[in-house]
Amino acid sequence: MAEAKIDSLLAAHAKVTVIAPKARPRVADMAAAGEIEWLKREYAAGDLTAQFLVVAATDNPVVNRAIFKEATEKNILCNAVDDPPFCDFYFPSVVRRGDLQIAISTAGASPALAQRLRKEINAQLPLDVGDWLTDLGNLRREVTQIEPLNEERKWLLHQLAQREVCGYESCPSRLLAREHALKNPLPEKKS
Ligand SMILES: C[C@@]1(CC(=O)O)c2cc3[nH]c(cc4nc(cc5[nH]c(cc(n2)[C@H]1CCC(=O)O)[C@@](C)(CC(=O)O)[C@@H]5CCC(=O)O)C(CC(=O)O)=C4CCC(=O)O)c(CCC(=O)O)c3CC(=O)O
Ligand SMILES: NC(=O)C1=CN([C@@H]2O[C@H](COP(=O)(O)OP(=O)(O)OC[C@H]3O[C@@H](n4cnc5c(N)ncnc54)[C@H](O)[C@@H]3O)[C@@H](O)[C@H]2O)C=CC1
Repeated sequence: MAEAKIDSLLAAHAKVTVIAPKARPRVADMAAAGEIEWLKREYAAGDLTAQFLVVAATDNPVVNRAIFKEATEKNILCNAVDDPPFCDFYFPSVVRRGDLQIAISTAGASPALAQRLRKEINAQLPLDVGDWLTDLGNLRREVTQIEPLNEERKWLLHQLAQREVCGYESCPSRLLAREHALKNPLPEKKS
């Protein structure tokens, strides 16, 4: 269980510290490789200090609730696994393509449904949508640098979000952006 939570946290670029006397081989390997820190001991009151977020995932619900209590006192967000009343937030099911993330939550009503919808969306979403988003993001940065902030620019960005973008100079989306910039010059900067 904790293993899956570690994967989710690492996917979000978190710096992860595990406190547990024993760990599964994969978790021990991640610690040996320096991907996470592992303090090989039981949780002790006072362990939660500068953390932003805590997952209480021991196999002892009493310990998990004690962790939740300390986290609450210290204003640290906590998720006690399999104990929804002792969660400040729930882990969602996530579909990822590069910078695109689609998170599905049923607010605890049916994790199985969240998982099924993730699989359905994953099967429908093109594999290269993350690469396309990277190109679109680069083009948007170019547009926001050369176009004044107005309704026309907003229209253009909506148009570009519906088109394929490529790196070539002759790419229709790039040509559209350039044509638009010529018609909407930035106001002269006063020196
Ligand atoms: C409240 C929440 C707290 C939290 O963990 O944050 C929670 C709680 C509980 N889960 C339970 C069971 C299952 N959980 C899964 C799977 C996932 N559970 C996840 C999240 C959440 N689970 C949060 C709500 C999220 C939401 O509702 O949207 C996902 C989405 C994300 C993740 O875990 O990272 C991940 C799918 C990842 C993916 O594949 O995409 C499966 C499916 C399976 O394993 O095959 C089952 C069996 C089927 C079923 O029960 O539906 C039980 C009963 C335990 C028991 O019976 O003892 C409880 C406790 C209770 O409900 O009381
Ligand atoms: N919803 C789901 O689909 C699932 C839920 N679970 C639940 O998640 C919890 C954990 O399950 P697993 O990760 O499979 O068990 P696990 O046995 O792999 O992990 C439990 C960990 O807790 C540590 N631990 C025990 N007491 C501790 C303490 N006082 N301080 C610090 N660490 C302590 C152990 O050393 C071990 O590393 C259980 O409550 C289980 O019911 C587990 C699997 C699936």
